[in-house]
Amino acid sequence: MAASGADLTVTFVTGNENKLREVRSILGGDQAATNRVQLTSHKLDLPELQGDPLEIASNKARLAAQQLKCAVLVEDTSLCFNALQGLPGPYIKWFLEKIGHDGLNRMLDGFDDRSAYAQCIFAYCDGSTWSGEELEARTFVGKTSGTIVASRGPANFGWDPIFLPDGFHLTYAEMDRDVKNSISHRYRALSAVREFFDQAFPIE
Ligand SMILES: O=c1nc[nH]c2c1ncn2[C@H]1C[C@H](O)[C@@H](COP(=O)(O)OP(=O)(O)OP(=O)(O)O)O1
Ligand SMILES: [Mg+2]
Repeated sequence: MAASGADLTVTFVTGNENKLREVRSILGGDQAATNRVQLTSHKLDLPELQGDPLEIASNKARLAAQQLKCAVLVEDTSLCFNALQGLPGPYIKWFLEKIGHDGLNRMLDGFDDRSAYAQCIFAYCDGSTWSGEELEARTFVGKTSGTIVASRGPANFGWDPIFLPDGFHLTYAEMDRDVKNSISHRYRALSAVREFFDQAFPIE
């Protein structure tokens, strides 16, 4: 483990500025108060192997840890349509780029069920002493259920305008950032990350 000194620096590796902003805001300034982890960030668009979302996130973490040779946190986000047995899932980025919000809505037009869930999987991997062996990655899952609707609100972050979380009248894009950050898939996964950090790297 890299936690020999007073603090442990964990590098959040992502190519997505919006994710970084939300992670910083959710973990907030009081993160140091519950554990010794100091979060820093590194911008890198990692290759993502196809497969099960847990495997995609774990592999992303292993790759980042090997490349940067430090303790890393990565995350992979899926948007899963229940009518399509969870697809587009981890491939949502490419669907969004090619067919946009309207196209994603039209994919569900032949179905009665427009329900969906957003899933965020963080993966932690320590590459600080890596010398070629297979690295272990720990994963943390967060899910928020909702419905796919016609685009509403500012198109600042991905599919936020078409995701209406259950129990709300506003899409992720329409609601205050603080509200999204208190119910989101990312918030839920980060709660589990924080619990792990509290246990593994407690304040002495
Ligand atoms: O809360 C969110 N609200 C709306 N859209 C979101 C959210 N979170 C991720 N997204 C988008 C970004 C990307 O189009 C896809 C996930 O793909 P994903 O590979 O996880 O993200 P990415 O490639 O942008 O960044 P990274 O460098 O961390 O892999 O869904
Ligand atoms: Mg990605």
